[in-house]
Amino acid sequence: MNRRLFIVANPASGSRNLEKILRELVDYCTTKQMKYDVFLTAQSQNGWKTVEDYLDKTYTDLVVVGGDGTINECINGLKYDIPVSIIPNGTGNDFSKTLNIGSSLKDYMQTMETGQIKTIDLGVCNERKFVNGVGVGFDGQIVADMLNRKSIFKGASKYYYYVLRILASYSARKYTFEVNNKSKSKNLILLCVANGTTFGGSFKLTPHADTTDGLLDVCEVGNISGLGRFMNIHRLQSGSHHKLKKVKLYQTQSLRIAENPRLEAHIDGEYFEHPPFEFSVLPKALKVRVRS
Ligand SMILES: Nc1ncnc2c1ncn2[C@@H]1O[C@H](COP(=O)(O)OP(=O)(O)OP(=O)(O)O)[C@@H](O)[C@H]1O
Repeated sequence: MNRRLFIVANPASGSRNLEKILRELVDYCTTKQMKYDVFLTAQSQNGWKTVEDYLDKTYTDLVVVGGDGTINECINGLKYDIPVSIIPNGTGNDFSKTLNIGSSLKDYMQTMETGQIKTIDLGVCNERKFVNGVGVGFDGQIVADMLNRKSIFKGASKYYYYVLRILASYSARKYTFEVNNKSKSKNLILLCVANGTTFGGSFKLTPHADTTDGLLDVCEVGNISGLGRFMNIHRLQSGSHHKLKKVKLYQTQSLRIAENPRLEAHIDGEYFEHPPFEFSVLPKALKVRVRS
């Protein structure tokens, strides 16, 4: 079958040279006799509209060059059941850590061309789909702060700067929620609902998440002291934080968080305002190309 790729690239994501990546990508497509069209995103929500308005039945593949936010926008605009290939070029690239797509541009392009198709679940929060996850509380606050405050740092160090800024001082907040037919009310630092394993570039908040199990993984972090947070942050990076008494990991098909304007949130790393949030899962809803 003749391939025709719909390539969406975000010039604002990540720090690598997009022009160079696109040059290599179009050379690769030409050599492999795959047709392509390249669309550059222009601003917020533009990836979503671009895919929704211009991707028609003549395309066989969607290729996203960017970070998790760009992937999120593109899959929300996708109306056809075609495979998606990821060329990670974001800051954290968390979702691609869950997929087996290789670790270099050459690997990603080979996966795009010859990779097998894997069908994965998608999460849904208030009718917006997500590939990796939604963070409510501490990590939502980080994304909100990154939007609203200036920093001299760039890329990953910018994210860590904002984490360290409020790590000790962020106060636990009240979460009223319903999960697995139980109503709960708890003081937490964060609650993360995930399809993927990793957040913020290297924090394995939901280390056991599996994108094909038809379930969402939840991580609750209770009120750990400021010092305790510094002493245990390495556990989030190794995914061993479940050993802490104040941390709970579990799975669910749905979850509802009641209104609370004091809780900030992100969806796939993009700012997502405050609860109320209603979560569900769409099993086997997206085709992605992974290494054969
Ligand atoms: N031309 C553009 N100028 C400014 N912002 C853009 C442009 N195109 C897209 N955006 C915005 O970029 C954001 C998505 O960035 P993305 O998440 O892909 O990169 P990142 O934040 O560097 O990576 P990651 O989420 O993996 O850490 C979205 O908010 C989107 O609306």
